[in-house]
Amino acid sequence: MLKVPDHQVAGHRADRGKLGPLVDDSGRFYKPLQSDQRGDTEVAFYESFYSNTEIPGHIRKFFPGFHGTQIIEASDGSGPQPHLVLEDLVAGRMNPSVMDIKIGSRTWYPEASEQYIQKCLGKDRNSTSVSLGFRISGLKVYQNSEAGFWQPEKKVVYSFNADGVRSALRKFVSSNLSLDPDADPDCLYASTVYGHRGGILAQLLQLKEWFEVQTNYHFYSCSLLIFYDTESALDGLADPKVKLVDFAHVMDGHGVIDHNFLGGLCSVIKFIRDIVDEDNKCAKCEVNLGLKENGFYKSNTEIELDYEAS
Ligand SMILES: O=P(O)(O)O[C@@H]1[C@@H](OP(=O)(O)O)[C@H](OP(=O)(O)O)[C@H](O)[C@H](OP(=O)(O)O)[C@H]1OP(=O)(O)O
Ligand SMILES: Nc1ncnc2c1ncn2[C@@H]1O[C@H](COP(=O)(O)OP(=O)(O)O)[C@@H](O)[C@H]1O
Repeated sequence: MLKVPDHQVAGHRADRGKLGPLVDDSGRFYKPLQSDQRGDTEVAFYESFYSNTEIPGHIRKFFPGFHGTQIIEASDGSGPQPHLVLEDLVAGRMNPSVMDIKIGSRTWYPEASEQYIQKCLGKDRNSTSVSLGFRISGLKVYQNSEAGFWQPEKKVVYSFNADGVRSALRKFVSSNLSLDPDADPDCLYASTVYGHRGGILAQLLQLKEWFEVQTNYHFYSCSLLIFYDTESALDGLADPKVKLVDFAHVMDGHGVIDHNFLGGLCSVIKFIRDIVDEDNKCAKCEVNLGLKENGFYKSNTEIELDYEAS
């Protein structure tokens, strides 16, 4: 049974009779092949990528699995249409927190039409793409069963400046947004999600190593999708992941580093590293104050016993 994805945070959506992706319950994500060469470019990228024996296994895991194309009933009622059949990256996750970060200070590719370049340039200048080398395209952050998700409106996300981006990246790993979304984010999950061994920061650094050497592809207008299981975050089972999505504008790299993507990626890494460093500093203070031991908060009784013993 095909349905509109529950956790899509950006891009074209299949609701209200529009054309957009669909998912099934076997873990597949069906993205309609877009017009103007975009669909063909994306299929060509997946075919090239998965047949390229030079791509190391630890890099393949950053990309959705690809199962070819299939003609299925389109979401807009236009009848059977070709779709890319991809791995549904968030399948099996109950209430994931998800963020889409479009990488690159430039989202247009050199061969694009003047009209398309102007459209992209406008969006790049009016967002943080030009100033930071990336922009947040959409996000949702799970809070709890009562409050559900905190998901700012599209126009709010598009208006983020550097401070807005910093704050959104902190909110993405916070648990206190349902009380007051404007309150100082508590960054409760920063260490498990961003800083933990194998967490978001470590995965981004692994991806960066590949972008420092790969010259096969230039990824224009491509996004990092980062997500984790909020409900399991306090048990250390957040299973945070970094993936890449949207290859409708991937071009041949002609033996040249993709500096547009690499620069944006480094910039995202810097923002996240700052949050991790700040969190580590706070954790050290808590240990020094005797509030934490082995990474866990002590109970009030333990703190009282420590106090009596001192
Ligand atoms: O149609 P729009 O103006 O919403 O633009 C789409 C973008 O939406 P946004 O910039 O968020 O408003 C959309 O951006 P997001 O994925 O939402 O970040 C894509 O850039 C899309 O282009 P393509 O499908 O990758 O070729 C863009 O689609 P095209 O304009 O290229 O069809
Ligand atoms: N393979 C996937 N699995 C799960 N969600 C996905 C997948 N690919 C994309 N998405 C979701 O759809 C959104 C838009 O995807 P994208 O490929 O950028 O579409 P568009 O070309 O319409 O912009 C992403 O932000 C993400 O939330």
